[in-house]
Amino acid sequence: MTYLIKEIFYTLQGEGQHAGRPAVFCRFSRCNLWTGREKDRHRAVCAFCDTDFVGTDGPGGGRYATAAELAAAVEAAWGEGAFARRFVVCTGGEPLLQLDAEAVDALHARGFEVAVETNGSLPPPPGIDWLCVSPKIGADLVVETGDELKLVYPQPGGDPELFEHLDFRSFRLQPMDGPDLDANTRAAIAYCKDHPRWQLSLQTHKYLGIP
Ligand SMILES: C[S@@+](CC[C@H](N)C(=O)[O-])C[C@H]1O[C@@H](n2cnc3c(N)ncnc32)[C@H](O)[C@@H]1O
Ligand SMILES: Nc1nc2[nH]cc(C(=O)O)c2c(=O)[nH]1
Ligand code: SF4
Ligand SMILES: [Mg+2]
Repeated sequence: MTYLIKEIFYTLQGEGQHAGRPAVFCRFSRCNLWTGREKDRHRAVCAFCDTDFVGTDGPGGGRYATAAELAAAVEAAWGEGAFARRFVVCTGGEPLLQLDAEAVDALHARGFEVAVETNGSLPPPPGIDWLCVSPKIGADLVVETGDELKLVYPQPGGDPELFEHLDFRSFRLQPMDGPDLDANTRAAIAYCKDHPRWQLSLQTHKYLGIP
């Protein structure tokens, strides 16, 4: 299996329950809900994406021929520090187009806990330690169980109540970034206060000015 990777970088997880935790981000190229090209955004299933996942030209990006080579690149990004608490977040793009059990095993073999950020429209491989699902209205949701359900809010047709029956340990609303971020943040705060099983997820890396 060859893996197309946009970029690999070391930072803090900015979002969700693990916000603040040091992590290597492994951003897979390509998504099944948008080409990633601006000219196609208006007709994409997911049209609010905040991420460039096209190609393999970022730092640490490239075409990795084996799971072992990919895991070695993730380890190199973590650096020489302590072995304990190694943490990798597989994101994209849509990582589940490419992430397979072999890659998860290779990351485990190098001591990493493996987290995944997915749109939930594709089945995950076994072995993932932390599965964060962020459903997109208009896409099939096939992943109905996981650790964190992180709904970008608001989405037309995406009332949070639609997701409350699913099997997740934590339910989060993440304000949609874009021209209406301030209003969306206010609305998410109000919704959480009225529906306390939902917690706010902020994209703290954007406030901190880190990747
Ligand atoms: C870029 S996506 C990549 C992973 C996967 N394709 C997904 O959608 O979950 C990473 C996270 O950013 C969220 N996200 C994308 N665009 C956003 C935006 N404009 N505002 C807030 N969150 C956004 C996604 O919902 C997801 O939780
Ligand atoms: N710091 C940081 N945290 C993140 N959490 C999820 C991200 C993503 O793009 O998937 C992301 C990201 O791009 N940067
Ligand atoms: S599903 Fe994820 S990567 Fe794909 S366009 Fe939407 S937010 Fe971006
Ligand atoms: Mg991001």
